Amino acid sequence: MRIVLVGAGAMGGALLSGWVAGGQDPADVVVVDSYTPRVNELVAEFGVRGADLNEAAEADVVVLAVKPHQILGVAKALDGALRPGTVVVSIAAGVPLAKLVDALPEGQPVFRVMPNTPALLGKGMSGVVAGPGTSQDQQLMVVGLLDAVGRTVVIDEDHIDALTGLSGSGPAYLFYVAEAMVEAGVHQGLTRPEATALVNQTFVGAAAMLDESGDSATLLRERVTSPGGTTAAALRTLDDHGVRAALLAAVEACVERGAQMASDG
Ligand SMILES: NC(=O)C1=CN([C@@H]2O[C@H](COP(=O)(O)OP(=O)(O)OC[C@H]3O[C@@H](n4cnc5c(N)ncnc54)[C@H](O)[C@@H]3O)[C@@H](O)[C@H]2O)C=CC1
Ligand SMILES: O=C(O)[C@@H]1CCC=N1
Repeated sequence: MRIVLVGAGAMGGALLSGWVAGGQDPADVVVVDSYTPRVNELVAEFGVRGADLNEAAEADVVVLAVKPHQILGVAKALDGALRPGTVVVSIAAGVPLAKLVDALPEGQPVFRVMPNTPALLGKGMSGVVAGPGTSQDQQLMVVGLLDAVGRTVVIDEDHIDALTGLSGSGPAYLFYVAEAMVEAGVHQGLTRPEATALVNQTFVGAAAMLDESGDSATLLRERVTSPGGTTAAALRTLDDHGVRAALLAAVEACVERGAQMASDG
């Protein structure tokens, strides 16, 4: 597949890395980024090519991975560079399909996608929303692009902010918890490397159990919680500090921010 990636920052770079590790030929990937040192870095690391938006004419798919407030400007700048069948994918949070459709040449196939950074390691979770008039083959191509770096669900645009609240932004919540646990270990007298090793492997083990056991998070949590034991004392304290309520509120805030970004200029 010939891919033009516009914007190769944290998320664009993670996708690129995941694609190449997953077998995508780097010679068929063009990176367009206004920060030239970043392009040079990716050219050297992966063997992709650096170019400008005119390369979009050669692409099967153009992935727009710039910041949300930049994306409509970039979409407009693609006018004249796109072939009618070139599929455009936006990964911008809070930018509705209707605005992308308006900014792109009439009839250009467009998809709205919400990936996450574990795509870097082929363990991403992405949501795909199909734009108006797109074909089943085009959707299969976009899903294939995201399946190459993890797992993919096709959803309605109404649910993309909710998906962002769980999987798009979700890695940050887990890193936040990991940071806090490392800090707690240091408070208990462990060295930072010791605490980090314990926390990292606990996340890896717990994630594998969630993924592979087929059991719910509730059951897995109950199995760690011996009656009257240490875990029960810890969980009681999490409840006393409102951690569950804080997570509900955090996801709500994420969803509200997505909706607010959608209605901004
Ligand atoms: N970081 C994340 O975990 C996720 C980010 N996203 C979306 O991905 C997009 C990018 O986010 P990040 O990678 O975090 O931002 P970033 O700031 O790390 O990357 C943006 C990149 O775009 C480049 N850029 C800016 N203007 C440009 C232009 N006119 N032409 C070409 N390149 C240009 C910048 O030099 C930079 O490398 C956003 O729209 C965000 O909503 C979506 C899912 C997850
Ligand atoms: O924080 C953000 O806006 C982007 C979208 C999802 C993850 N990062």
